Amino acid sequence: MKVLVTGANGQLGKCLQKHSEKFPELEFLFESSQTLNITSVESVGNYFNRHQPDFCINCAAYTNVEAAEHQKELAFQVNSEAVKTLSQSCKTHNTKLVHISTDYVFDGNKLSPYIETDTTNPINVYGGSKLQGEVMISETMDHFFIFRTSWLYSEFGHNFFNTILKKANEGAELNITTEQIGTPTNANDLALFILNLIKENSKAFGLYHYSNQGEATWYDFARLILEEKQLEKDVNLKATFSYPTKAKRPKFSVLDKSKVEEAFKCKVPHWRESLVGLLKEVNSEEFRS
Ligand SMILES: NC(=O)C1=CN([C@@H]2O[C@H](COP(=O)(O)OP(=O)(O)OC[C@H]3O[C@@H](n4cnc5c(N)ncnc54)[C@H](OP(=O)(O)O)[C@@H]3O)[C@@H](O)[C@H]2O)C=CC1
Ligand SMILES: Cc1cn([C@H]2C[C@H](O)[C@@H](COP(=O)(O)OP(=O)(O)O[C@H]3O[C@@H](C)C(=O)[C@@H](O)[C@H]3O)O2)c(=O)[nH]c1=O
Repeated sequence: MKVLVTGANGQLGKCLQKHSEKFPELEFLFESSQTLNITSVESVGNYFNRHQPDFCINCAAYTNVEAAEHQKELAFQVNSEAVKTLSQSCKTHNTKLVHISTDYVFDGNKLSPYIETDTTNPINVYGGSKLQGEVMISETMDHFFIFRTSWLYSEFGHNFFNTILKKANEGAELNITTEQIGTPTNANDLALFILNLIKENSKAFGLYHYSNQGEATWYDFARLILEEKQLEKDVNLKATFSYPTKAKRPKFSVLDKSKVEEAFKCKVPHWRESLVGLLKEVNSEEFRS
């Protein structure tokens, strides 16, 4: 089976590249923003005509939540218009689409985990553009999987986990917000889950929530990183209720995973276990190098 990965040099794309070696039965086409710009209708059309992939995992996205507030057009171009283009090519070539969306499609006013049928109401531009991308897919095609995830982190790229480690190593004081409750999600878990569903050639199409289990504030997340790295005594970590930002963020965005666990007969890992596992892996890599 031929699997196209767009945005392959981003965080999730790199996790997919890392784990792809465990799936020798799949043939991968990893394309970065340089080799396949999904906003170019012509490039996407030509690419699909030439390669005819069986699956397309769309990891390409505009993900800068703060900058999206003043780059609305660009955010919608990448997260919505280009997703429509991809869906149309997928439909034409009978390619199954795996697309990633976000907890930021919700306004955060709920007090219990969000299920897939809960009303969406994005409160920032990024969330609005991602919701519009979901709509483009469901209006265009049937053979799609949309996974809404949250607070992705990994050893790759720019994310909260790497920011905390970097700031801690610089000995910076850390003021971290307790205003949001959500779930940090190890992008390696999501990557492995997606690769397994492709290997199984799953036909359980639809919209799902996939984040790690449990809930946390960004402060809880930072604290566990520092504790596990035994840096908590060296770094001045302070909880702050309000950390001023341009974009509004949902105060509560925990996702309910019942649907995904039932449909794919899988057990989603808890965020704490997954974080501890990744830190052990990263530490042993550091030790080897
Ligand atoms: N990060 C998170 O916390 C969360 C992410 N998500 C979703 O998960 C998905 C993966 O996110 P993540 O890997 O973290 O994001 P990244 O920002 O790490 O990666 C996105 C990638 O998309 C590429 N890209 C941007 N524009 C285009 C374009 N026009 N054509 C092709 N590629 C493009 C970027 O390339 P370049 O850098 O060269 O522009 C980058 O490599 C996204 O859909 C995101 O919305 C959902 C919830 C949480
Ligand atoms: C760097 C930093 C951030 N914060 C706050 C700001 C914000 O409320 C929260 C997280 O900040 P970040 O900028 O890392 O994360 P943010 O851009 O909000 O992350 C989001 O990205 C998109 C792509 C998603 O889809 C979401 O699921 C979510 O992961 O932590 C602090 O409190 N202290 C700090 O030192």
